[in-house]
Amino acid sequence: MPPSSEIQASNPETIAFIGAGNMARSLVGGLVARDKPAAAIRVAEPVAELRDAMQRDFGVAVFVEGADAVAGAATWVLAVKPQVLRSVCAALAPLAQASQPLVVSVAAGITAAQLERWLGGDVAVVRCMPNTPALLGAGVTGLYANPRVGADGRRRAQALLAAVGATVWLDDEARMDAVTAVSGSGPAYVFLLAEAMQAAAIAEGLPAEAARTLVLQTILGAARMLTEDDADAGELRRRVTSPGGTTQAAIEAFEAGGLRELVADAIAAATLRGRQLSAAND
Ligand SMILES: NC(=O)C1=CN([C@@H]2O[C@H](COP(=O)(O)OP(=O)(O)OC[C@H]3O[C@@H](n4cnc5c(N)ncnc54)[C@H](O)[C@@H]3O)[C@@H](O)[C@H]2O)C=CC1
Ligand SMILES: O=C(O)[C@@H]1CCC=N1
Repeated sequence: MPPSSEIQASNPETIAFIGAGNMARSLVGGLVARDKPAAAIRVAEPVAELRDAMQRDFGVAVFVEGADAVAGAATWVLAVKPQVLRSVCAALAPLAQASQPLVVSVAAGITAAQLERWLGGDVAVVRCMPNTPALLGAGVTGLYANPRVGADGRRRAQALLAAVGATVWLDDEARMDAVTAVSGSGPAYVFLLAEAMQAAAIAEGLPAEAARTLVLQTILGAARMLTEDDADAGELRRRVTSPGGTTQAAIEAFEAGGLRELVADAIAAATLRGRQLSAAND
């Protein structure tokens, strides 16, 4: 890989990722699978195994230091934990001031104003919240642009996240914590449901492998119906539920157990946690 000193002006096509964890892998994997040239992706990661995996799996250039990864990149994707973001930004602030990149953050909770301040002020920031199905091109991302992001910055952020799934732009940044709680964390709720259904299937006497196939294919089929049928979720549920039948018995057990309230409480807790992450890491 070329030393950063050989790389001159920022290339609008080049994207630097800071962090090579779960989310960065999902985004980089999704981009490469959708024909983004690996040569246009540069990744910084302190953990050698993760760095090597990025290089091996996707063919992208990898670096230990963020400053080396961002050299020549017009778009920087901050994909580290909220807890380390402030120090990551502090290290990159002089380069951000010098090269005026578009900064795209995927960190939960951390606001565009915090990022701008940590990067030295006057920086174009798109705060976004993708989710891990991005790896399959089946993600969904909520995005918010600060006032410094122009039409070209929006287009670049849109192109980056649209390569890995659907996008939803928000005008009100305050709603980003709700996006995080619904779709950022959301895949984990479905995985929890899958775990619970598989355990229940095994408890009813089904072999583990059969339980797995039955549950996973049911979730896949239901998700396809939700997205491909014009009927809403309630109507699809009613179509499965024969009066006095098996589904009704199960739905009554869910309702009696307070499933709707539980889901609302869980999403409220995640939304609150997003706000807390902003304050705790300032
Ligand atoms: N995991 C998910 O489903 C989602 C995560 N996010 C957000 O993405 C961000 C990253 O989350 P994950 O990928 O799950 O975490 P992760 O822990 O898997 O990845 C973070 C990576 O950053 C690396 N890192 C730490 N300090 C660094 C530095 N100075 N320079 C470069 N890399 C550094 C770590 O070694 C680690 O590999 C978080 O802010 C999270 O809020 C957003 C949407 C979904
Ligand atoms: O759990 C988290 O904090 C991150 C943000 C959304 C998904 N994972």
